[in-house]
Amino acid sequence: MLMSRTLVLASNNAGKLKEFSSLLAQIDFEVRPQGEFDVPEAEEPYLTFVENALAKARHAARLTGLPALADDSGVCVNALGGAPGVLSARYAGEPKSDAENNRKLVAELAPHADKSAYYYCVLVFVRHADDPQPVIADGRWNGVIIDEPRGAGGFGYDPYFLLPEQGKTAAEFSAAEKNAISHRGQALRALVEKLR
Ligand SMILES: O=c1nc[nH]c2c1ncn2[C@H]1C[C@H](O)[C@@H](COP(=O)(O)OP(=O)(O)OP(=O)(O)O)O1
Ligand SMILES: [Mg+2]
Repeated sequence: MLMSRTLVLASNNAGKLKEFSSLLAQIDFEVRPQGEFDVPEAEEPYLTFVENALAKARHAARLTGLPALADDSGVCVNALGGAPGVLSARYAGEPKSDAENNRKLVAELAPHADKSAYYYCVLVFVRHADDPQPVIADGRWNGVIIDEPRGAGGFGYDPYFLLPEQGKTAAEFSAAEKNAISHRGQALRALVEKLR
């Protein structure tokens, strides 16, 4: 089957869209965010990243008639049993707020000595809404949560996510540095390999 060469990016998150715009320069699709097609946010009711990402990709593909790529991601904190995990975007409730989420994360973690955490990202690509063979890739990035923010780059939990080896938070990396090692960068490179 001849595929359309336009791909809809099934996300409304400006931070993700920015990272994808440079990461996706290497693939052979014209990439357009779902906002351009007035696709409203999909429900994300599931317990796993992969189910939520699949739901988002299908939703965008169904409403646009185009192949779609979705990202479901979050921060998983070991001392909190993996929380906030799939609930990362809504950790402090609705409406979603990075500032409130970060405040809650620091407060929940205060009594714990183990500050280790990781970012996790699942990407799902569907050729069409009913694609029986979605292409799935993931990535993981280990760090520790700190209680004072550092840096102005990135988005979400980045100012509180410290990479001990580099001695910087994710918000202190340049966009290119972050993409080179992040959960999202890893997942996208793996996905591109699978699409070849
Ligand atoms: O590299 C990252 N740097 C900082 N924070 C991050 C990162 N990657 C995921 N995160 C956080 C942001 C949000 O709290 C949650 C994603 O939630 P998630 O549902 O996948 O995305 P979302 O609702 O913001 O946008 P959308 O669903 O339209 O893609 O994890
Ligand atoms: Mg979401």
